[in-house]
Amino acid sequence: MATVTKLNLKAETGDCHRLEAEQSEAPAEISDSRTKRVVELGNGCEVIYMPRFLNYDQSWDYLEYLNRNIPWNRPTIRVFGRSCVQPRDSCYVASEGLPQLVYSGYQPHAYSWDEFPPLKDILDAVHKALPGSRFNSLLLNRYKGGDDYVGWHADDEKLYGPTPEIASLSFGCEREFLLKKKPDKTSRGKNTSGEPPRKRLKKDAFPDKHSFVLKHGSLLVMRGYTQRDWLHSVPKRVKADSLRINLTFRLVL
Ligand SMILES: O=C(O)CCC(=O)C(=O)O
Ligand SMILES: [Fe+2]
Repeated sequence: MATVTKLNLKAETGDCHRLEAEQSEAPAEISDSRTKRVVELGNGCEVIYMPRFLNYDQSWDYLEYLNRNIPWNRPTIRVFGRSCVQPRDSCYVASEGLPQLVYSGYQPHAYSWDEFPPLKDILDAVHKALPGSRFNSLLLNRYKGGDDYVGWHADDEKLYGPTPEIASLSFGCEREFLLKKKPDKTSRGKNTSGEPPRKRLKKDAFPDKHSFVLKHGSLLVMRGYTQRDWLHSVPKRVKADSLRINLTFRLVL
């Protein structure tokens, strides 16, 4: 891994200093309930959040390495029939021989894992944490500041199959990650019971919105039917004015 100037980068990500204080006070061993939160979204959709997945200092090293060594690109994409510049930098890494990824009318070049050895180490750690997972592709995003964002979307491209597991690692500035339920078009969501709406409310035990503040070194996993039934976004945040890098590992079938 490349030599890093961790301190300089920490200074640049000023808003994230708070995080460092929190972390240094943490006990050496933390119980699973503090390190892992499982959120059932209902209907076979699930999110897992591990705020302290990777070692804090090593995560700064990764941020520095990725910032310097990834061939970042800000492509022109199509959203609702209009061309626009993607509001963040990105890059795509994938194993050889997979079908090509196309999103928002854009087909990114697939770089090889061999070009970025630290990505293989991160991938190994993710595989260990998620038994049975075997990710073979990775979409990287770089948010230079609070104006960079990703709008509401689902990662429901056909090449991931009907129930993709997506493992999302965050480095640097904390950003809010939002989930909202898609409008329900099926009979599942309609009141066909004949019961008055007040009674039905009690049975709707699952909220239709969630928010996570994705911490430096954290891992968030979406699984089951989350991409079919839910949308997610990382909205603009004026105050989050420092660098964040996010990695989403996926399995192309
Ligand atoms: O940056 C994030 O946390 C989310 C990125 C994302 O949703 C995506 O790449 O599809
Ligand atoms: Fe996504």
